[in-house]
Amino acid sequence: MQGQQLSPVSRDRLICQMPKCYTAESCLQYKTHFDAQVKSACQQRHAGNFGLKMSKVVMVGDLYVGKTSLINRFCKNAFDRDYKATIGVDFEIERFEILGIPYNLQIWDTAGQEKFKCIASAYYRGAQVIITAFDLSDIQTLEHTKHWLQDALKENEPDTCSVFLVGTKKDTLSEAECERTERDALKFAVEMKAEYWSVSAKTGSVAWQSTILGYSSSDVEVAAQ
Ligand SMILES: Nc1nc2c(ncn2[C@@H]2O[C@H](COP(=O)(O)OP(=O)(O)OP(=O)(O)O)[C@@H](O)[C@H]2O)c(=O)[nH]1
Repeated sequence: MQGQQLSPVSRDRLICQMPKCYTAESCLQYKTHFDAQVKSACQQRHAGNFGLKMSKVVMVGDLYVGKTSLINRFCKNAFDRDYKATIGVDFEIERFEILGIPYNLQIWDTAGQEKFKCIASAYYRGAQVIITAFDLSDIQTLEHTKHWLQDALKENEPDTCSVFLVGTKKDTLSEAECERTERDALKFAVEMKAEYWSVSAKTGSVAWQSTILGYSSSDVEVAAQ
């Protein structure tokens, strides 16, 4: 709307460092700092082609694995115990600043139910990021992630998408069970050329801290980009 002022971007959406990975075994990038040339261009507000303006993220995976819940935790810091199936697609836009340059993340939530697949797949095109989600407590949903990824990649140009494999509902497993499933998931991630994460939308930021690596919740949130 003309003349409408946007509220400032919230503090946890100001990105000044490269996000850390969940585990080095399956990581898409190992840099810890932005390129000096990019940093200086952004600081001087002469970002030109350097600055990212917008990215489209598409979240895919079986029904009930927790795609909507993950997006709600990330965008609204909320969790709903009740299941409401996504009909077709839904989307959220999150505003960020990367090195002071405004950046929008467009997150598309797609339905996992077979009957909505043809509606949802119409929105796969133009994705920069594909998140394939599975339920850590249901190994079959991990096995299906390769098909979901194939379908999403078919609609996009080769090598244009960053892929994430995300295990959900971490709170429902013991640490030992989680580690066992993670070992399997890491093999999938390597084959899918995906970065791996385990998360819980229920427990949110505190329980998302990786005890092994000591990463903070904000790292998890940034990496969900
Ligand atoms: N315990 C626990 N339950 C979760 C978690 N994430 C999601 N759930 C529950 O799992 C159910 C399904 O979650 P949704 O987010 O609706 O699943 P979805 O993948 O979006 O499902 P579709 O829209 O049908 O594709 C809901 O009852 C959620 O409350 C989690 O981290 N922990």
